[in-house]
Order: sequence, then C-alpha cells, then structure tokens
Amino acid sequence: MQKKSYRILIINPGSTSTKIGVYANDQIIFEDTLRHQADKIALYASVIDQYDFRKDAILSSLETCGIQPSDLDAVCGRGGLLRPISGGTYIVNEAMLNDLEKGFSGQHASNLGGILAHEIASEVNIPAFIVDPVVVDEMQPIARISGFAPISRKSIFHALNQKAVARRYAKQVGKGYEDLRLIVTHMGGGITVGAHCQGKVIDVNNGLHGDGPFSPERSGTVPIGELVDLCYSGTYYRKEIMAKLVGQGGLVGYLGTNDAVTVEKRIEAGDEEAALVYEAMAYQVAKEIGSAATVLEGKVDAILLTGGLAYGKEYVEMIKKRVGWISEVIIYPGEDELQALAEGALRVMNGEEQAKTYPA
Ligand SMILES: Nc1ncnc2c1ncn2[C@@H]1O[C@H](COP(=O)(O)OP(=O)(O)O)[C@@H](O)[C@H]1O
Ligand SMILES: CCCC(=O)OP(=O)(O)O
Repeated sequence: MQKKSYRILIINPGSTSTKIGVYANDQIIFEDTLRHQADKIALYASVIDQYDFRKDAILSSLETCGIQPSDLDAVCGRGGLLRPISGGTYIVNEAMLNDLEKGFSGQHASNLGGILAHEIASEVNIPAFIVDPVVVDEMQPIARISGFAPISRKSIFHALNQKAVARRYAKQVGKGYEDLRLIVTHMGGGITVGAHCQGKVIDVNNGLHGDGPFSPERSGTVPIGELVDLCYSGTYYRKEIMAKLVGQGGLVGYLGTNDAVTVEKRIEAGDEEAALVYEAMAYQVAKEIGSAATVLEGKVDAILLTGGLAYGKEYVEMIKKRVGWISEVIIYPGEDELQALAEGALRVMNGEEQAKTYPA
C-alpha cells in the first residue's frame, strides 16, 4: 500500500534567526532563514515577547512561496527549556505551552518553537510537535552528582543534532543507534559533548550554564572560588556576571568575536593570542571527550564531531590529535536540525512511533 504524503512546516528559532522549512515527507521543498537584527531583538525584554514579530515573519515568508497554513498536515518546532524529559517526538499540549511561556529551565530562543508551532497549527486544526528539545534528560544517576550537595548536574544540550548525527552514523555503518557507544560533540555557539550508550545520552555537559569546555560565546567550567569572589566583589550585578558566562564568555571574552572564521584569519595574520585561545578551545573539547570515554569505560565505537566549528579543518585536527587514540573520529560539519525535526514528526505521522505526552 502506498504511504500517504505529508506536508510539514518546521520552525527552528535561534537567538538571531528563525529558520523554517516545508517538507513533503522527508524532502525539503522550501527553506528560508529569517535573520533578525540584534537591535530589533534588543527591543524585547524577554524571549516570549518576540512571539508576534517572529510569527509574522514566518507567515510572510510562507506567503512568498505560495504556501498557506491550510496546505499543511502538521507543524513541528524546536523544543526549548522545558522540564527534563526523555528524547523523542512530543505533541504540544497546554502543560508544555505553560512551561515554554515561563521558560521553566531558563531563557533560550528555542522556547518559542513549540509555541509558534501550536499557534499556526491550531488555526487550521492540525497537530503540532516538538522533537528532542534541549532539555532531553537521559543522564544516569551517578552523572547527576556534582560534588556540591545543593546543586545537581543538569542535562541541557544540543539533543536534536546530537541524536540526529548519531542516527546518521548508525545508518552509515548498518547498525542500530541502540547498539552503539558513541561520543557526540556539537560545536556551535555553545559546545556539548554527550556519551551515548544504547540510544541514551547517559552523561553530557550543560552547554548553557558554566559546565564543560568554553565555546565561541560561553565560558564553560570556570575556577569556582575565584568566581564566587567575583560575584561578591561588589563590582558586578548578577546579570552582568551571567552575561560574562553566557554570551560574552569564551572566544568573545578573550578575542571580542564569536566568529571562528575571523579568529582563523587573525591566526593566519600572525596573532599569537588568537592562536593560543583557539587551541585552548580545542584542548578543552578534547579533555571533555576523554572524560566521556571514561564514562563509556573505554568502549567507544566512534567519536562524532559536528556543528559549525567542525568546518574548521585545522581546528578539527587539533582535537583529533588528542583523541584519535580513543576511536575513529568522524566529522559531520554544520547541523541539519530542520531535517531532524521533519523526520521526528514524520515518524509519528507514519505511525512508526507514538507521540509522547508532556510531561513524560
Ligand atoms: N567554515 C567555517 N570554519 C570554521 N568555523 C566556522 C565555519 N563556519 C561556521 N563556523 C563557526 O561555527 C560557529 C557557529 O556554529 P553553529 O553550529 O552555526 O552555531 P549555532 O549553535 O548558533 O547554530 C561560529 O563560531 C562560526 O564562526
Ligand atoms: C545547550 C543548549 C543549546 C545551545 O546551546 O544552542 P546554541 O549553541 O545554538 O546556542
């Protein structure tokens, strides 16, 4: 029997852009990146206040290619900072909308994904989904112990792309994702390193709030005593310290840019400080991968490097040099989150998987 064909709108809100795609089953038929100027974003006090202007931008873009919401069968958005949940495709429901509006686990543009998907879908009576949000939590109990009793380690990471890349690798080697032990490293604005075991991310650094390697715009783990002293020095407000850790940390803090391509040009021109900081970022990523290898007890089928930084050939070589002895290292530059969202929605539409209900 021939499978039904589904048309799915995908919405991936980022801090400076909203990426959208329309899929006919797993084939993309329309794609647009709606860039939002920093000064426009700065007009809004919170992520949720950007809702109307992002929705208008999406609908105008769809109009330019002649697609109406009534032509769609489902809408799927990137999921945001909800309560910790297991991976998979979730139907958007009231409980989820409330938590996205509040920003239950914090503020990130992805909080708008489920809300925008619901709004557009409900107007034409079709289902809205999210897939593998940044709060996917499959950490094993031992990984939650931080060493400081009042604070548990949290799972906040690039779940969508990490799982998509892990599944892509599994397909390439003809095995099930559930049968592999992988270390997946997403290197974008934030950097996260996940230990994947039997289809679950059993340990991962919190990519948003001060944990793991530093990244283009985040500090990662910092020496804790000095940080406490700085917080109580009377020099900074809380929001200034938070901004130094997230947004103005990492490459931005040392070199004034979050753009690795600019950093590479500076290195080529002989900038020694840029060379040292860039290599330090690779060094910290390699250390985190080494740590994930111990989580997997040294039995690692492959290390997968992905995200925008994975385009940097010399940067990738600096990591490979330190971790190549653990297992083979495969590079998947960039990310394909639109495709991953479409495939997640499609698995449910085709009846291959059942949509999960939030909170799980
Ligand atoms: N060709 C390239 N070479 C080196 N770095 C790159 C390249 N393309 C993008 N990057 C870097 O990747 C980072 C952004 O990664 P990306 O995955 O797009 O981020 P996000 O997590 O925000 O989606 C930036 O530092 C960017 O400069
Ligand atoms: C760790 C949460 C997801 C994240 O950091 O995404 P970006 O790198 O795109 O900001």
